[in-house]
Amino acid sequence: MNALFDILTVRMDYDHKVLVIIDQTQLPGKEVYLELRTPEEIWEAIYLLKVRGAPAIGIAVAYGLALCAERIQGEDFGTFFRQFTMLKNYLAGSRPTAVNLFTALERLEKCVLAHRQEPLEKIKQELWREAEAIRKEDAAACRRIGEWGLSLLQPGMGILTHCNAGHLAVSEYGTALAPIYLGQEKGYHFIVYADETRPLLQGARLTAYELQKAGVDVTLLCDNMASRLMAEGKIQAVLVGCDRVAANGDTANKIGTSGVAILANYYRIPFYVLGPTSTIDATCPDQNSITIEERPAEEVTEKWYAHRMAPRGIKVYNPAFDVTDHRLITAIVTEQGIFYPPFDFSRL
Ligand SMILES: CSC[C@@H](O)[C@@H](O)C(=O)COP(=O)(O)O
Repeated sequence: MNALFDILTVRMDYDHKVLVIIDQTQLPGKEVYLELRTPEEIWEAIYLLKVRGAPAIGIAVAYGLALCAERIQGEDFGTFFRQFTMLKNYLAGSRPTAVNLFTALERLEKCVLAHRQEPLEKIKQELWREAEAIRKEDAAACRRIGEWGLSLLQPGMGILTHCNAGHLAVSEYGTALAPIYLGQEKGYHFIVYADETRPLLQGARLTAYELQKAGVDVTLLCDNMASRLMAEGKIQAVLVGCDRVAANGDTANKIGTSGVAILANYYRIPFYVLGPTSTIDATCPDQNSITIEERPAEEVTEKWYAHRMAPRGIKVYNPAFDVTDHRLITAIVTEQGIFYPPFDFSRL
């Protein structure tokens, strides 16, 4: 078993009734676990990317809402449901783009409504069950994504990835990195390149860290070096994760992903998006309906750096995600299989 998987991205400590996450903002320097108890702590951990990556956000918010709901006082369902809805809406405001956050919250709400005739204690138990189910489904989905993804790859391939869609973004295998970990178990010897992923450096801090820790051959590059790498013939496939896939296949993922897709298209390199079906939003027809998160200017001008990197008062453009047009995507790999164009997820 891969030693990397001893690190638990998100877990529920039932004995002490705390949500435990590894603080991803302190990686790779320090492996620090945080215990979260209150709605404010959970909201802040998601907003500040202490826990991040679409599936991991979904799991954290599901455990978080079950945890906060357990403490709701009162005897009648109406009072419970009002407070539950307030908590749910509060947590939903932490980040707007990854659909997993919203589907997890909606699953918990449906669970409450399905058990509304039962005692509140029973409803609270059911919420824990639902949150646990979300985590287990994610772990199983990632393994299947890895198997499907690996079927597209050959031993020794050069693979480029952007952002972090690995173990730290989900449970166990990851999405985009799942075929790499599975391939490693089977002796595929992939040569992996990780974009550093400005401005928050998920590639440098997280992907490079986790692949190196797992013993994968990984090389770090700045985002603006990908074209050179492709021109040198070093990349045979691009694997990326996703935060929200629209019904027509348009895919929101970390800022910079669409640029990589455009480059891959130019160099005729297959560009694969890998994610669980929980990241597909059948209600969202295309990219025009995806909300793109805008983040603080300081992430560009000073975060992670010892010195400020730009003049004070400079105007900053800092969208956290972009959308890759479906026409640039070779295939979308889910736990249900590999989907090729033309994509139509409207009935998924
Ligand atoms: C399996 S995670 C897929 C995506 O969530 C990932 O690629 C990504 O864009 C994460 O963005 P982040 O802002 O770090 O949460």
